[in-house]
Amino acid sequence: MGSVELKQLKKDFSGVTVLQNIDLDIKEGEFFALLGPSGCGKTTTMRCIAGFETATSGTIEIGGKDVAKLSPNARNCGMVFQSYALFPHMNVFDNVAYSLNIKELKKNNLFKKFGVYTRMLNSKLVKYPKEIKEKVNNILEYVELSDHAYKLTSELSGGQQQRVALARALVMEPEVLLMDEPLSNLDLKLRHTMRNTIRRIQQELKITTIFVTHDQEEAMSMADRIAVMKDGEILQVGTPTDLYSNPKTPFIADFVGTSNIIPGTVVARENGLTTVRIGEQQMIKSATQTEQDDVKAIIRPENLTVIGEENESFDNTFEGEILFATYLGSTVRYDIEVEGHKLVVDTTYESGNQIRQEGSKIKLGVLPERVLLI
Ligand SMILES: Nc1ncnc2c1ncn2[C@@H]1O[C@H](COP(=O)(O)OP(=O)(O)OP(=O)(O)O)[C@@H](O)[C@H]1O
Repeated sequence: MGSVELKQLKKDFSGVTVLQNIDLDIKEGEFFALLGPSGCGKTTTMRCIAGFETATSGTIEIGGKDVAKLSPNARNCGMVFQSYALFPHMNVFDNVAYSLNIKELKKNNLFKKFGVYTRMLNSKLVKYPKEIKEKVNNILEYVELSDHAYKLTSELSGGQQQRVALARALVMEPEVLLMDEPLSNLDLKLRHTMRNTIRRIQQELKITTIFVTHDQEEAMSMADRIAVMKDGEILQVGTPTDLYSNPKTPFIADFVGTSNIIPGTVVARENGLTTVRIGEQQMIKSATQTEQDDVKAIIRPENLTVIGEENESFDNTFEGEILFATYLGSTVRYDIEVEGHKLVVDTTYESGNQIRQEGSKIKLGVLPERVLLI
């Protein structure tokens, strides 16, 4: 139960293909992120899984069961959106109890008899069944909102409202939790706190979670695995460390973290090293073996080392000029020009260190193992 499998999923809108050949195998209990730029098809993928869109072709299985013909309600997916979509005139408890109530009324065929509205809209007037009360209180504890249960949702902060939305999805005990950019409306600090909250709850409940985001840092810090999407296709699936250290394309190298991407031509292959010409004078050696001649050398900013007088033991050295120096607290980022290429270098900053001047010369080194050729 709880796994999600997409096979050759395709979606057209009025003849325009927005998803093509999507294959995904999301394991039970996994925290899986769909990451990609705006318009690449993340939300459409999610909506196909939830049943709000019908796929043009391909299959979707949840818990090993083909769900193509099932309505969204029958798919047992909980959804959390960027806009919290709460009922502002109801308190937190009532918002979270809402769907449980409907389910119970339907089950007992009480809709007509009592009317939905009197029964479920105000916990001050209504006596909830014990089971519903317990479930709601339990989930409010998980999201740390027990103390706010009887506040109107309009009286809550953004982060608290998003936790109500999360509680409302989780209280239904869904097989799969689908979250579409749930943190986008929060300020930076709150977003960081909410990342941890969501990850903690996901781990405790072990609920299969699919999380849509265009923010690579968010995906990297929360997900077990990430699918990087572009133009309706999946380019690569992997753990955060896989994607960071072995991006398959320059797009991924650039989208997942920051990369220096330097085009060049292979001029020699010897002793396990590939030599690439990247400028008139400048060569770079890489430990990547490749048969291609036109390549892109990918170097992460933290893998470039500033070389002082005493340290000359790099296979690769470059001399350049500092264009900008940006002090970022624990690091200093230098933008450097080397033979017409703009490189970014991250160096750790310890208090008392001198920050190098813009316009000054700098010497850099990088190990061949840290130069990836794509
Ligand atoms: N109902 C629709 N009718 C027509 N085109 C649509 C519809 N829904 C989405 N699209 C198109 O499908 C493409 C993918 O949209 P989708 O919302 O899935 O992207 P996304 O990656 O989630 O983007 P964002 O991060 O901006 O939300 C876009 O080009 C969009 O314009």
